[in-house]
This record gives sequence, structure tokens and C-alpha cells, in this order.
Amino acid sequence: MNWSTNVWKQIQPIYNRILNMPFIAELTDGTLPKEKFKFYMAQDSHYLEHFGRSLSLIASRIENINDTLTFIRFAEGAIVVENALHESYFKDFNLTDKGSMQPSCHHYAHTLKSTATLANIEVAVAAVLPCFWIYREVGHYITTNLKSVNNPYQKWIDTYGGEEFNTLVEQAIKITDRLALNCTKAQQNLMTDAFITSSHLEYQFWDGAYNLRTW
Ligand SMILES: Cc1ncc(CO)c(N)n1
Repeated sequence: MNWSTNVWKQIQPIYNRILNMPFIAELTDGTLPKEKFKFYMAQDSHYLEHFGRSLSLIASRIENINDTLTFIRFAEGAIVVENALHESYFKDFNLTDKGSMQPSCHHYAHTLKSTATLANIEVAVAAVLPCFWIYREVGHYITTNLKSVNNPYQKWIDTYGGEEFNTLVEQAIKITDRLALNCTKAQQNLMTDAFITSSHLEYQFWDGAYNLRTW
């Protein structure tokens, strides 16, 4: 079994907890209070900046030059494409000041940045993989279970449930599996730990937004 299939199995309890969060149920039926989505968007805007920097750190460190190019594109996607989504929501919801980073976002953003800088490259890549993979799965899940036609969060749903994002995710999984194949069991275990930690932090990110958690 390849590394990714195995690790995805391992995070099933976390993934199922995510699917059962009120944030996801209310995003799906469009009833998520605007205030919570605004908090989420503002935090996510901070997050994407750090995520983009983490991806470009990985781009510069990864050995294979084609992988460098792929990670440069990922970084660009995080900063340019996803921020466009945020900006349009900022406009729709009259959000002018995104404020400072709050605990869940701060924890996740800085974990990614320190891992991207200091960990072995395969561990750094494994740490960013849940950001892609969990969002794709959640995007698909919401698309499949969509109830309302006039969902105010439709743009968000289309971004992560769509084919373009899916292509990026497939690339990220493929690169991670190739790196896993070429490292020791001990390194693979560190990759798994990093993937699990980021999966927890994805849960915490939504939980922090739903509860409007501040310092
Ligand atoms: C917290 C978080 N994780 C992953 C993504 C998808 O890149 C996002 N926008 N926000």
C-alpha cells in the first residue's frame, strides 16, 4: 500500500470528526452565521499567506526541479487564486480589516512554516498535504450533499469541490508518495506524524472559527 493510502486511513477518525462539525453542516445548507464565516475568511486570508510562503520554502528546498516548479505553482495558487476568493467575500460581507491572527490560525500557520524550513523535505511536504487533501474531500462532500440552491457560500464550495483544485491535489499526493518511496521507514513515520498533526490543525481551524475563538 502506498504511503498516502495508508495515512488517509489513519486519519479517518479526524476526517469524520471534521465532516460532523457544525461548521461544515451549516456551510452545506447555507445557514452558517455570516459572523462565523467572516471570522473564518479573515483568518484564512492570514493562513493562505503563510501557507503560500511555506509552499515556496518547500519549492526552493525540494530536489527535483519539476517538483520545484509544481510547488511554485501551488504557492502562487494559494496567494493569488485563493486570495481572489477571499477578496470577493470581503466585498460581499463588508469586511475591511482582517485583524490579527487568532490561536488556531497562528498555531497552524507557524507549524507549517517551521516544518517547511527545518524538517526534512519529505516531512515538510507531508505536513502541507492535508491542506490540499482535506479541503478537496470536504469540497466534494459538501457538493454531494448540497441542499440549498441559493447558498451564500457557493463560491467557496465550487473552489474546493471543483476540478481545478482536484488536479493540484492529485499532483501533491503523487509527489508525496514518490518522496515516501525513497526514504526510510523512520522518515516515513515522521511524514505520517506530520500529516496527522496538520489534519488535527485543520479541525482546530474550523473549530476556532465556529467558536470565534480569540486569544
Ligand atoms: C485552513 C486551510 N487549510 C487549507 C486550505 C486550502 O488550501 C485553506 N484555504 N485553509
